[in-house]
Amino acid sequence: MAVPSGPITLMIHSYKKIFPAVHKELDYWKKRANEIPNEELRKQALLSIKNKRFHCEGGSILALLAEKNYPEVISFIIAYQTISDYLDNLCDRSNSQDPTDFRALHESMITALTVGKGGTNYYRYRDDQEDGNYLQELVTTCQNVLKKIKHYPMIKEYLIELCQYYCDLQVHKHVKVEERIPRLQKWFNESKTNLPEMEWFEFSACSGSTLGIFCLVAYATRDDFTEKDGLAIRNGYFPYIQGLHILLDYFIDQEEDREGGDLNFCFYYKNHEQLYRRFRLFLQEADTHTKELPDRKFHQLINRGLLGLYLSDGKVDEQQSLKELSQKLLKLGGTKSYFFYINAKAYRKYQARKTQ
Ligand SMILES: CC(C)=CCC/C(C)=C/CC/C(C)=C/CC/C(C)=C/CC/C(C)=C/CC/C(C)=C/CC/C(C)=C/COP(=O)(O)OP(=O)(O)O
Repeated sequence: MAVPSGPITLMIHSYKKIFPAVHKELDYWKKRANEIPNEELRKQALLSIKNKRFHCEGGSILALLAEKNYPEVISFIIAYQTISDYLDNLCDRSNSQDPTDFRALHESMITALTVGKGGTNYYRYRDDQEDGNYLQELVTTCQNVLKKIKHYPMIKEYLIELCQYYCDLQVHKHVKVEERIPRLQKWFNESKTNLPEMEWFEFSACSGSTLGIFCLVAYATRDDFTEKDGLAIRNGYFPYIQGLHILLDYFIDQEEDREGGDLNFCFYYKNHEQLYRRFRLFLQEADTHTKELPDRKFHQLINRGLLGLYLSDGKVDEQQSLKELSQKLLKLGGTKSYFFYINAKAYRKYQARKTQ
């Protein structure tokens, strides 16, 4: 099976091969979540699977890069994304807003990427603890896939680096409201020597995506993978593809976050014009940075797919002030983004009917 280079093949593979495998894995994790003894942990685990299903579906499209090895990569992606979504819920709903607790919970993500590293009590700084081994089983599932991957040693360093950015973000953005921005700015100032010109809130967005990790894992299963590819993938996905991804995630959440008093990285652009120019630059740079990557066309489809997928979310239609800008952003991705936009709308409608 070759890596798709056009939107139609990518859609066919996604619907026929990827999504059925994703749904099977999610059914398993839902069953495990239902067995969690602690009521609050069970509730958050089930809610994350129910509400963030598209994270797993979308992320698993990158498993196509593994060619024939896509099933094991899907197991990894679902387990890793499920950890990330579950912990995000636990941090969002935490009363303590304690950075030490958030750090301890996120040790599970570093452990999931470190073959041979033993587990610990990730819940040690909170009252709710009894999860019936749910989180550790997710961690072990990731490790078991990585253990069998031929070129894991070549990607390990990049996996940990990207995961560390993600964990730091999750700690800083969930602490007490008044500490969030100073912490995020300090973290950015400490990290910016290795970054292209950007603002603190853009760096935060670049850190919040799991796509670089999924891409590295998928490629590392292939016999033709090299050291050079590893570096090209790291630099290709971080910062720009990941930044484009999470800026879009925040773009569509603006009203919800304003109402909830939540942090949103799109609030810090001076106006719509500046936001538009920066999104355009992120897309251009995301495309430029696919130059060194194998299967360049596939990665450019991902960039266009992200625009189509996020901007087709019903939340956009509910925000009158964003509609015009959203159509302008969609245009940046051309006909391919529009194709994904229509498809994602149809898919959501179909899913909603099925669950009625
Ligand atoms: C996927 C789908 C339904 C597709 C239907 C149509 C289709 C097949 C289109 C194909 C087009 C294409 C190639 C699309 C790209 C898909 C892709 C790569 C999607 C990415 C999915 C993904 C991995 C999402 C995870 C995002 C993530 C890591 C979020 C957490 C980060 C973060 C900091 C979030 C903000 O926090 P919060 O506000 O609490 O989070 P929520 O907004 O999610 O609640």
